[in-house]
Amino acid sequence: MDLFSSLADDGERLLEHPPLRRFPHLLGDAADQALARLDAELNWQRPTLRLYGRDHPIPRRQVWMGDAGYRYSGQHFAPVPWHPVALAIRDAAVARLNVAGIRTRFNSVLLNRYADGDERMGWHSDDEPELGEAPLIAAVSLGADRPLRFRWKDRRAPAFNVAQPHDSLLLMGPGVQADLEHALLSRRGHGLRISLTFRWVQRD
Ligand SMILES: O=C(O)CCC(=O)C(=O)O
Ligand SMILES: [Fe+2]
Repeated sequence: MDLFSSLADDGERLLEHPPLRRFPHLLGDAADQALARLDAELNWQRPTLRLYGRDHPIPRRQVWMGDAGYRYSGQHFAPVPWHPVALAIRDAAVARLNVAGIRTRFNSVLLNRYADGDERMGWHSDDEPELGEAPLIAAVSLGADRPLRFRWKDRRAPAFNVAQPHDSLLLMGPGVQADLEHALLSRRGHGLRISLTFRWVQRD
């Protein structure tokens, strides 16, 4: 196996412990159509979160999809059924991770739609109890390349950006949610971006 293909198969190792890896070109020619169809065919919502007694519409739109409900900032989100495009992306992500020796499965996805560079997601870890002890989350990016910013909870090292090009998959492996927070900060001048963060939600 030549060096280039082995690098491509294993993804780019951004962090070793905890594992953070990026895999380019997940869907290939199908990526542009996947973006257009998800944008057009989903019923995008902008829920309001109550913080310190005030209502704030979230600065993006989202859809919670899959087989299990989810709690986020104290609210319960019932899932909508799998859309065929999201299902195809899930299967492509699982297959790609499998090739890299990472066996996993996902029963849920949070889709986030950022209309422009002003829309964003604040600092958080995806560490809700129903995601289990050490969740593995796969984030697929379509559209504008908006970096995901990471910071260590104990500030052991400087914060850093991870570029998320169109049609890339970012694997946040076990320990990433425990040790780091991430955010999608606003960036003027960027166009439409949709991300799909695949998870396994444990049901009681
Ligand atoms: O859109 C992104 O890249 C980040 C999404 C995210 O952090 C999440 O869905 O939990
Ligand atoms: Fe997240």
